[in-house]
Amino acid sequence: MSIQTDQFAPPPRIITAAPASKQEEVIERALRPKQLDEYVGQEKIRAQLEIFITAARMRSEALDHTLLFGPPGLGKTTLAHIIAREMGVNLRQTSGPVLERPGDLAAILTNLEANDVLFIDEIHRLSPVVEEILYPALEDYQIDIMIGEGPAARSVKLDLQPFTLVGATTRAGMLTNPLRDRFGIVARLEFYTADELTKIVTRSAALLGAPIDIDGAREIAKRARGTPRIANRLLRRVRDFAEVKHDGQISKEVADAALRMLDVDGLGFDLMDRKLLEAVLYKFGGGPVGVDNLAAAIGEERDTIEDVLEPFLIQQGFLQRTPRGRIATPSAYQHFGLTLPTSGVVSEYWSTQT
Ligand SMILES: Nc1ncnc2c1ncn2[C@@H]1O[C@H](COP(=O)(O)OP(=O)(O)OP(=O)(O)O)[C@@H](O)[C@H]1O
Ligand SMILES: [Mg+2]
Repeated sequence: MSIQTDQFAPPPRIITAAPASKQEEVIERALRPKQLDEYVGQEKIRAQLEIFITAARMRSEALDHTLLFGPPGLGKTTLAHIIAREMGVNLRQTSGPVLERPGDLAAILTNLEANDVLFIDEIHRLSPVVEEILYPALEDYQIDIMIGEGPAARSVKLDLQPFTLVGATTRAGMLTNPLRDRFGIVARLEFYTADELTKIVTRSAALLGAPIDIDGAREIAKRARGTPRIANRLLRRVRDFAEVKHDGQISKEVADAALRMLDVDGLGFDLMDRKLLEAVLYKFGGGPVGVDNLAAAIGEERDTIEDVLEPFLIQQGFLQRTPRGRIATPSAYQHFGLTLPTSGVVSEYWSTQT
């Protein structure tokens, strides 16, 4: 294997959960668990799905329509594939922005076999005309399509095979109410614990043939922003480092040295996380600051802040959303070695919270 040293230069954002490239997608597929019992964590969702899937199979029915939502990289696509596999049916995959015209969706729907899974990624980005077609399909396994044009045009009802829609989104809030109401199963994916990510890293390392000990795996896990995609990505970079700079064995020390080089700190924050927190703390005096001001200050898209950066910082207790805007928590002050102000909005806010 030839390894170039410039592989060690951090990509713009190693910690981003969004898939980086086609090449990475191929690797991800290889690491993707295929069965429910290989899927680590998300205990509640797994337990529920196990029951619902078993029941549907016993009745030879399609599983209820299922909505999976949560930040990028937590395993929505993986879970959709697992659902189809456990149901013993085909999976047809598409995404909201790809379905431009009603006909695009109609073509897919009419080709589904009984109880198949239709997986629509980024379902919050479906166009309204396409969504319109979906309602009767979900409810009655029927679609209305228009045949002909002008005065001769007429609408024809087509029967569909029963099927399961699995929708995935990073933003459940952006779904229209009628669409959301048509999902019988709604699963919100949570960030993973360090223990769960340690299991995932250990499993992935075995699949990649990379020697790792438990402390090495834990070090990577702790710094992966609660996200399996990031854990797997960090593992691959650490493996490169271990092979070139050491004997290939990934220990705690090797992992730590590699992650430092990649600018991932002990909490898993990378440059963008720190930039965001620093902006709140230094430029906006701890907040409250609106998301648009924050986006302008750090040169990021508002969507990236809301979908990718903030959820983890909020979950970790470094940032809080208030009606007046984002506000830094005492933990954020502590992490940057600052003392909480004794007067002003931030101080008042936190004194009423404890
Ligand atoms: N529960 C899990 N156990 C083990 N590995 C997981 C788990 N969840 C996700 N992964 C790993 O993380 C990678 C990313 O997961 P996946 O592509 O399913 O995320 P996603 O939620 O669909 O992200 P996006 O919102 O960007 O589409 C997968 O390749 C898989 O290897
Ligand atoms: Mg996905």
